[in-house]
Amino acid sequence: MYLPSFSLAGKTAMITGAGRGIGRALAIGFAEAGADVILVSRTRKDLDEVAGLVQEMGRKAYTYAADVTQKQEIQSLYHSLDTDHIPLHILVNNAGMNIRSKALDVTEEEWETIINTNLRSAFYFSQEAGKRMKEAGYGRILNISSVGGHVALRTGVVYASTKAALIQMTKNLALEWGKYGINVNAIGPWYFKTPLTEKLLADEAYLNDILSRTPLNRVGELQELVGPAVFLASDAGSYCTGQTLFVDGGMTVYGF
Ligand SMILES: NC(=O)C1=CN([C@@H]2O[C@H](COP(=O)(O)OP(=O)(O)OC[C@H]3O[C@@H](n4cnc5c(N)ncnc54)[C@H](O)[C@@H]3O)[C@@H](O)[C@H]2O)C=CC1
Ligand SMILES: C[C@H](O)[C@@H]1OC(=O)[C@H](O)[C@@H]1O
Repeated sequence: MYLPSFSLAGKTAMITGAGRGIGRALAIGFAEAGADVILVSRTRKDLDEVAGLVQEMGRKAYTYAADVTQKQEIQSLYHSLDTDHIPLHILVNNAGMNIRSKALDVTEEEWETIINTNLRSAFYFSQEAGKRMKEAGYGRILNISSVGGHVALRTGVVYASTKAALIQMTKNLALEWGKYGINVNAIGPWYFKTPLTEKLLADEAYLNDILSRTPLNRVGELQELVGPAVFLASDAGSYCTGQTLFVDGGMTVYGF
């Protein structure tokens, strides 16, 4: 038989930024695939809403309100998992943000905020997950990068730099942790309608610019991102590591 399992049954997945947008879709989609989920975000109300939906499916949902830029909060979150004997099989580093400044205008505070939210947090979440996954001899880490980590976007150099760094971090952790049975991959989305992008996508001229560079001539639907993520997190993706899968409607191959 050649068709591997795409199921996440028996797995527990931690998703950062799970309160809304892509993280919320991944949390619900992973639960639909059979996983229990550990939901991390800043907003308790958002977390509880997602947890309720997951629990209605008969899956467990653990919620942790935390600021991913605070290393201490990351460490105490993992300590709580250990204390409560909650297993961790899959980590999705999804939390992210952008401040769309031109390079000449970037302030130190903007730099720190974007770097700490998008990159530093992903490293420290991965480091803590790696310790536990190494011990278990199994793990799947998925970093949510962006097409902006591969091609230049007009939405800011700092954000793009964090997304490019996530792609390289994916390769290095895959190299170091493959021997422990830990797969590390990244996904590079083009535009999907979420609170991060909805104002931009509501601008007709901006949307036309996006579509003019997108062979599929449309922005993505969130379930079109969940599918590739479940693939990489499941047995079906078990020989993929160090890779970045661009889920972009063809945008990154658009030359002219
Ligand atoms: N929406 C899109 O078109 C694209 C999004 N991405 C990436 O996907 C990821 C998710 O993006 P969206 O869902 O669109 O964004 P969003 O703004 O809709 O959601 C981001 C989530 O991260 C959480 N978050 C932000 N800062 C946090 C912090 N310091 N501590 C804890 N939680 C924090 C927010 O509370 C929210 O739940 C980001 O890494 C983003 O860069 C990449 C390419 C395209
Ligand atoms: C596609 C990018 O990751 C995304 O688009 C935006 O406008 C956000 O600020 C990000 O750059």
